[in-house]
Amino acid sequence: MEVSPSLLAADFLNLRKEVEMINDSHADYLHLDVMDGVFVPNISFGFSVLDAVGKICSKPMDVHLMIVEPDKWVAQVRDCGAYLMNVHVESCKHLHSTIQHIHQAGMKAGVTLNPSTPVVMLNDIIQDLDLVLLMSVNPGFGGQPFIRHTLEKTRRLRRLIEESGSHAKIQIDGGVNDRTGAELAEAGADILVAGSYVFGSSNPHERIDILKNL
Ligand SMILES: O=C(CO)[C@@H](O)[C@H](O)COP(=O)(O)O
Repeated sequence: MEVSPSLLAADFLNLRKEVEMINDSHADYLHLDVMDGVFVPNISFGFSVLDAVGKICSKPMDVHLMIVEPDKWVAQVRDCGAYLMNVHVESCKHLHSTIQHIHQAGMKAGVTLNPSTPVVMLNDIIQDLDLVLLMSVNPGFGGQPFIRHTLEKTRRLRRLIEESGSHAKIQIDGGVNDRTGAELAEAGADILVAGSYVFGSSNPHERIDILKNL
């Protein structure tokens, strides 16, 4: 299993220490949640924080944009050093074109589905994607309970990927811990995003290793 700790749950007063802790861990990526207060009912951080983190982060940065009109910001995300740019299907009027822009900018492209958005929305784009993120909580806040129908949704997405021959990885975000992570591994997830389970622990490296071994 691959693991992408979510910086949203980090101690923002000690951001350098938190990023260095992830650099020294077995995590595969660092997950960064950008929220605009319009697409989701919260504001997190923007490009100045992404840029600062990008200067010291040795893990590939997986940037999840919970914003309206993400297409406007492709170059800025790339310039912060992102490895992957992830946009919501619900916020893109021309999803195919946005995915093309992300690839032209030299990044991997991911698409996120909110809990109520069906997997079938991806039928005609799945072969162009490097990653699909299924939200297992309503986006906006860390620390929420895992929405259980994500397990069936993960199985459905795994079937779509296999049937279409897509190389997209399945990433799950929200309420991930050792128990939900084990169920998600069985359902076909490739990457687990974990915020409070990792950063809320006195031994975050151990928590990352637990998830990695699932
Ligand atoms: O994108 C989000 C929330 O919108 C997530 O990345 C959370 O940050 C995950 O937090 P936990 O549920 O793992 O605490």
